[in-house]
Amino acid sequence: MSTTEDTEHNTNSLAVFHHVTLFTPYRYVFGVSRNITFLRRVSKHTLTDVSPRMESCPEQTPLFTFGVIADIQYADIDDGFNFTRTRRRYYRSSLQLLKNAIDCWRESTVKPEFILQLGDIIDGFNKNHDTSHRALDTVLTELSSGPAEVHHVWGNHEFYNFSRSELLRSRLNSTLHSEKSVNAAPADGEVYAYSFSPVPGFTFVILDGYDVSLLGREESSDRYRDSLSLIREHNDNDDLNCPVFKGLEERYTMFNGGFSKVQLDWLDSVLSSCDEKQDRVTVVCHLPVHPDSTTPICLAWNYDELLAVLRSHRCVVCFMAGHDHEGGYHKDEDTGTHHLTLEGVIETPPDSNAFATVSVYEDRMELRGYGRVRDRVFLFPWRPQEQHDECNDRFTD
Ligand SMILES: Nc1ncnc2c1ncn2[C@@H]1O[C@H](COP(=O)(O)OP(=O)(O)O)[C@@H](O)[C@H]1O
Repeated sequence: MSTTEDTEHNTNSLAVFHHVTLFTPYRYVFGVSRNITFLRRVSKHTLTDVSPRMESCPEQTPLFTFGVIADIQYADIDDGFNFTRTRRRYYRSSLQLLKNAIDCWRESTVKPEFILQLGDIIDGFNKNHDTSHRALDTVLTELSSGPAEVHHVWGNHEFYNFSRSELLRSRLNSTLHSEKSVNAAPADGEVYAYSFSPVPGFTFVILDGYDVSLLGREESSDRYRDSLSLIREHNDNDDLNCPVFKGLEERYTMFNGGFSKVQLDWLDSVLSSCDEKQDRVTVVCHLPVHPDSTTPICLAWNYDELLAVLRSHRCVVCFMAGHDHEGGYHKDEDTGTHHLTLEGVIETPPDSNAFATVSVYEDRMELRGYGRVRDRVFLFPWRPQEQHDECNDRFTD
């Protein structure tokens, strides 16, 4: 990046700016406005100090905010490790980290409209200890003390603890408990997918990444049989939790799954209607679907089919997932859609945190990360009919 004043570059972005501190008496403000990126020199003394990680339009009031947290995997057991013993898992202290998140959301000036819980709320070890219900109660009691309703996503650990029919009847089925009106996917395959609109102009879609899977499907069912033949085409190990180490083929393990045609068609129709309404859509799932937002071992089986649906609708601004505890991010170069994989609570040391608050504006979402989750700005992909907001105007020469 050049450091001359008002250097211009073309971009497709709408409005964001960053402060770049160099070893000079000046601070450089890097701005993007009306598709032009520029760099402006400002005296360090004329700027009020801002967080080094969250810098755009701090005085603007968001339209709404929401909280997000992933892979809590609570169990009342001692610390352990992931399968390859490369990362520590803090089963017991994950509850305290959840409490930290709830406290933060409760005390925030702008109360979140809702919380997204991205799946794996309790760990599969609870099943071995016969503590699944107790652990779930503990975590849900904590969540219910928060300031907003929770939208639950299902991950592989939900199926280690409960059957699909139990889950459908449980408090983890947010379609039964949401105060907001939800549009549920067709129930013929017992798919857990729905959309809701917390604020006019914005839609959130919760997807079922284990719709096609060996987890949560009766061995006698067609869905199980089809899932087994699919995974067997790609994975010849006796233990289907063990991947074949061939690039993206690694995703064909038993702890992953995918999306049925019924679910893909339903998503396509929801997104078509959002295109018409010019809604901004955030799609949410336990499993990541962009290969550059995660490691291959965590990708959804038919991530490519899901990506094709997302890419065919201009309304999609963001995709959020958990599952990969190390987290990840990628902006789809074809569409500008942001693919976020949130760092998991379970692999976060007790003296840190792993959650985020997202503030939504007309032209962007700002994710404020806590602990090992970093701040990010998700500009909405450019649309010709956009009106420029105050934030843009302040950066127009
Ligand atoms: N490379 C592997 N080989 C064999 N089994 C594995 C492998 N990785 C994970 N597993 C098993 O798959 C299951 C899910 O793995 P886990 O790491 O608990 O998932 P998550 O990342 O969702 O917490 C566990 O039973 C684990 O032992």
